[in-house]
Formats: sequence, C-alpha cells, structure tokens
Amino acid sequence: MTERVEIGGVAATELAQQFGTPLYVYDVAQMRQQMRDFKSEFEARGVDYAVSYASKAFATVAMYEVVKQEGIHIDVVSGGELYTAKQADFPMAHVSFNGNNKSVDELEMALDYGVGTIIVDNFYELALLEDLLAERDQHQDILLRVSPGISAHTHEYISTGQVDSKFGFDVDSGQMLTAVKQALASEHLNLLGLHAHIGSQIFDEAGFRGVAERLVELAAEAEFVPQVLNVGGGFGIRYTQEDQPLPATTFIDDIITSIEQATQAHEMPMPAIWVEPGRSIAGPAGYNLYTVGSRKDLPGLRHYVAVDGGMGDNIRPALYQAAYEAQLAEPADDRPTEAVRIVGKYCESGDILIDEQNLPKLEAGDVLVLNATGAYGYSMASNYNRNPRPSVVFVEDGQEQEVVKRETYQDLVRLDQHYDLA
Ligand SMILES: Cc1ncc(COP(=O)(O)O)c(C=O)c1O
Ligand SMILES: N[C@@H](CCCC[NH3+])C(=O)O
Repeated sequence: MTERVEIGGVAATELAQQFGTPLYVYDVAQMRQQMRDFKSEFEARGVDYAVSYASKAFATVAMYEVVKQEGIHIDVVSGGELYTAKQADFPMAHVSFNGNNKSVDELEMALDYGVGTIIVDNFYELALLEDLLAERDQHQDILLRVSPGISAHTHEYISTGQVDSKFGFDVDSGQMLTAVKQALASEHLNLLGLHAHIGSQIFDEAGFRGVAERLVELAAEAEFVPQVLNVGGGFGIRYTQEDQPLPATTFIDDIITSIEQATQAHEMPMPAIWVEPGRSIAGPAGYNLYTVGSRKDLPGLRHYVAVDGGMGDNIRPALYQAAYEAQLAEPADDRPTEAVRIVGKYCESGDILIDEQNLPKLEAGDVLVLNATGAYGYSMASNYNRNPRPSVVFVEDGQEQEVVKRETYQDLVRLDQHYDLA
C-alpha cells in the first residue's frame, strides 16, 4: 500500500489545490535539521568552523531568514543574492562573496554592506579590490580561491576543481604563490586563508580528503599560516534509489581529520574550517508538484505523460541529464503500473523531467510529486516560452505559507517597453 504524500505535515494534493501547480514546496524542518547536523558535527569535534550555505542552490528572502534563524553563514555569488540577503536583514559579517568575475558595482555593494569575507578569484579582482579599498581607506578580510588540480567524479559542467577550470588561481604555474604574496603585502587586504571547491553532487570521500590536504600543503608551500581553510561544498544527495550518498556529516568528519593530520605533519596550527554546502541543505527538502495533462502512447515504444511544468522550473535534466523520481500524491494501488516518460509543456524535445519510471497509470488531473528538487530548481528557473514561474511554499509543523508568489502574465511584461522609434 502506498500512502498519500505529505510534506511538512500537509498533504501534497491540498497544497496543489490551494496554491495551484506547478509548485515548489519545501519542508522547512528538514532544511533546519541538515543545517543543525552540519553544526553539531563540527562542534562535536571541537574545531573552529563556519557552515556557509551556498545560496545559489536556492535563494529567497524567506530562505535567508530561515538560515539566519539557524545561525549559519551564507555564501553569495552575485549582487542579486547579496541584495536579497540584505532584504532578509542577514548579518553581513556572516556573508562570503564568491565569483569569478565580480563587477565593480558588485564589489562596491559588498564593501558598502560590510560583507564579512570576499573570496578573491583572480588577479583582476585582487587589483580592483585593492584600488576600491584604497579609495575608501577601508580594510577587507579575504580568502584566495585556488584551483587545486583535483578532478571530482561528477558531471563535467558541475566539476570545478580541475586544472583546466575558469575558477581560482592556478597552482602549477605559480599564480597562487604570487597572489598570496600580493595579498600579504597589501595594506587593505587581510588574507585569512585559502578556498577551493572541487565540484557538486560528489559521492566520493577521497575528493574531499584530497582538497583538505591540498589546501594545507599549498599554504605550507606559500609559507603562510592560514586562519581559515574553506573546502567549498558539493556534498552529494539522493535523487533516485540508485544514489547512495554518505551523510554529509561523514564528509565533514573526513575533512576535519584530513586537515588535523595535514596541519600536524606541517607543524601548522589548526585553522578554522569553512564549508559551503548548498545542495545538501536545500535539495532533499524540496518537492515539485505538477498536474498531469496530456499523454501520447506509442504502441510497443513508449508512453509519454505531460505535466504542466518542465524545463522552465527544473532545467537540471535537460542540462546535466539529472535523474529524478516521482510519486503520485494520492495512493492509486488499484491502477495498473506502466513505464512512462514524464515530459513538460515546453517547446523542446529535450524537455524531459524523468526519462522513464514505473508509476501507477497516470490520469489527467493527478498531482505528481517530484522528489529532491530543492536545489538548483527554482534558482535556475526561467520564463522560457513566456511561462510564469511557479510560487514557492514553505511548510512546517503542519502549516503552509507562500514565500514567493506565482508570477502572472502581467509580471512577464512588467519590464517590456513599446517600441517607439519605428
Ligand atoms: C564555490 C562554490 N561553493 C559551494 C557550492 C555549492 O555546491 P553544492 O550545492 O553542491 O553543495 C558551489 C557550487 O557548486 C560553488 O561553486
Ligand atoms: N547548478 C548545478 C550545481 C551548481 C554548480 C555551481 N558551482 C546543479 O544543478 O547541479
């Protein structure tokens, strides 16, 4: 017997009725729990730390408010994320700012807001930041992002730590050493330490151990005693039954042990360890709700079932061949099971949400729930085909609240202007 799907104590069908579909729903307690688990792992090991939620995974005012309540830090990668965090009155001292091409305006904004740490990616930014700080006679804590030469086993597009990457200072060519010297010599930059991020949706402990050890070695090579080593995020989550990730806290344990051992070997004091998890906090707690519409049956070949959303609200299958699993919101054990392809309503053949899954025979009007959609779904949504973006609902303790309203057709044309020059 399958059960009706409840999220945070509220039935998925009720949410679909109340707010319409497609709909993004988050189980807030689940996100809180993951944030607390990260913190307790560090606290149990008695090391200095910062857990900095990589908010690119899912950033809205309400999300920043929840993160603020849990007392963890955030990482932002744009003026837009920074502005949103400000609207949530997020403590700016607990914000770090990543990015490989921060604009002058974005850096000025970070300095105006008093962002705690800027994670400097390249020489252009190093010089620009130095100039801006000199003009203002201001000081700024920074980390230097290095490209550690570690390849993570994940999709090429979400792998970032390999040598041939656009992110961070290269090591082999001496760029990192030069950057460390330059930062240490600066009057306005306070170099706290090094940062690296090897990629996303990683299951393999070796990658995290590798990056942790490598950062200690690199600091030793640069003859620099870091106060902070930031090993990035990337902890893999379970999207389908085939995914068997270790709990993210196991990775944390490994990272701490690796840094302890490596610093001892180099006779270096233990630094604070910073991590930047995004997906592991927002991903498992998110659900996309859709209503089933049309179908196309190709005898002997395939059954296509279309829902009222698709690549506009979840681009990940089209972009990374990401796999998801769905469940029917209400039990339908009396129906026969069939293997179906779940597709969206967008004008693209690649608009596939699930390549193939066995589900009770779907009927128009059914509410279908896609699991583990909380990371990089809403945050990568688009208005392709001029479809309005769905609303976002938070559910906690049996209560629901819409925290982002559904876009309307009026919203779609809000910034459009009539062409007057003709
Ligand atoms: C610098 C940096 N930090 C943290 C993250 C978060 O990664 P994830 O969401 O996989 O934890 C990313 C994204 O891959 C990133 O580029
Ligand atoms: N957007 C990617 C991961 C983030 C990469 C950011 N460095 C995904 O959906 O998996």
